[in-house]
Amino acid sequence: MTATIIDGKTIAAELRGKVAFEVAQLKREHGVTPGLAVVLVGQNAASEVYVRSKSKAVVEAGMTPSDHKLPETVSEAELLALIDKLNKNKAVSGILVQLPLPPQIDPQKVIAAIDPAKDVDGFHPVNVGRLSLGLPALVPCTPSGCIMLAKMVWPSLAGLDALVIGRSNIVGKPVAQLLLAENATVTVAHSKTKDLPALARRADLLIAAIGKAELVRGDWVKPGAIVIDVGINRVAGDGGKSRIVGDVAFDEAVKVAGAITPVPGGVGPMTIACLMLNTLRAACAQNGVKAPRL
Ligand SMILES: Nc1nc2c(c(=O)[nH]1)N[C@@H](CN(C=O)c1ccc(C(=O)N[C@@H](CCC(=O)O)C(=O)O)cc1)CN2
Repeated sequence: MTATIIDGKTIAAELRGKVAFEVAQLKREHGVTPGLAVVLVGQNAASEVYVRSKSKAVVEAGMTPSDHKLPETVSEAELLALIDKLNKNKAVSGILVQLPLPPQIDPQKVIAAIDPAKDVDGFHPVNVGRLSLGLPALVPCTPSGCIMLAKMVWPSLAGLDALVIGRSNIVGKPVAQLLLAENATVTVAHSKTKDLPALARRADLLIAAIGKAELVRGDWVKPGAIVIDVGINRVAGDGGKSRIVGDVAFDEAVKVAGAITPVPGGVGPMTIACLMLNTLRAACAQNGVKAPRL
């Protein structure tokens, strides 16, 4: 038996279409156009690709883009001054600072400077705290995407044994909070976890977000489990070219799992679709409009 492949590209395109529909309605009925400010510092090649995709998605959703490219050498004070300006700009509903940042800049200081109501990445301590308290919050995009994809194949996650491999602030910790909110039984594993393969074999839902190419092997996967692969690892391919693989050995796991996300084309596209959704939600909240349930 081979697993159902969860097509994140198609699911993300559908979500972006729904967001665009709601943006048009928001404009028509309330005269509000959501705006997203995307800030890129330096010339990290992958970040440049992601930022371009985000700006394209903003335009396609009918929102107003505002792109800010700062040199690699920009000071922390200059970046904080830009954020202050964007916080005060009423046309800007959401602010996103692309990570990673160069070493002279403290990312936590930058994230904390963003108005929590405009923090469409959901990284601000206020949003992190609200998520962990089970209160309405702007929720990080990749974790939201993981939950949406899992629920596509298994609509109720209640009671499932879920294993999250990785404890990053961007994915591991928030996805664990979201799984708790879905009433899953959650284990968070990391580099110091003992006998990870044995833990993985117990998981009905396995979310791999550790950034290690093909760490999770086929014989770690419980037969029929849902496997969500967040990893994006560039490895050497044929003919001197590189290729992208996930944190899961897909060719092995697909023979055992019940459902699995591919890399590329799984969780990655959901990150940008959920960013559009967060920007719409932020614009609604800032204008006293009830946000649509999408
Ligand atoms: N401020 C933020 N910075 C970063 C985030 C984030 O959510 N907020 N996440 C990642 C990068 N990221 C978005 O910014 C991102 C990563 C991957 C994809 C994606 O669609 N990946 C494709 C493959 C792309 C490729 O070929 O390289 C896929 O998986 O199909 C979108 C967004 C770090 N920084």
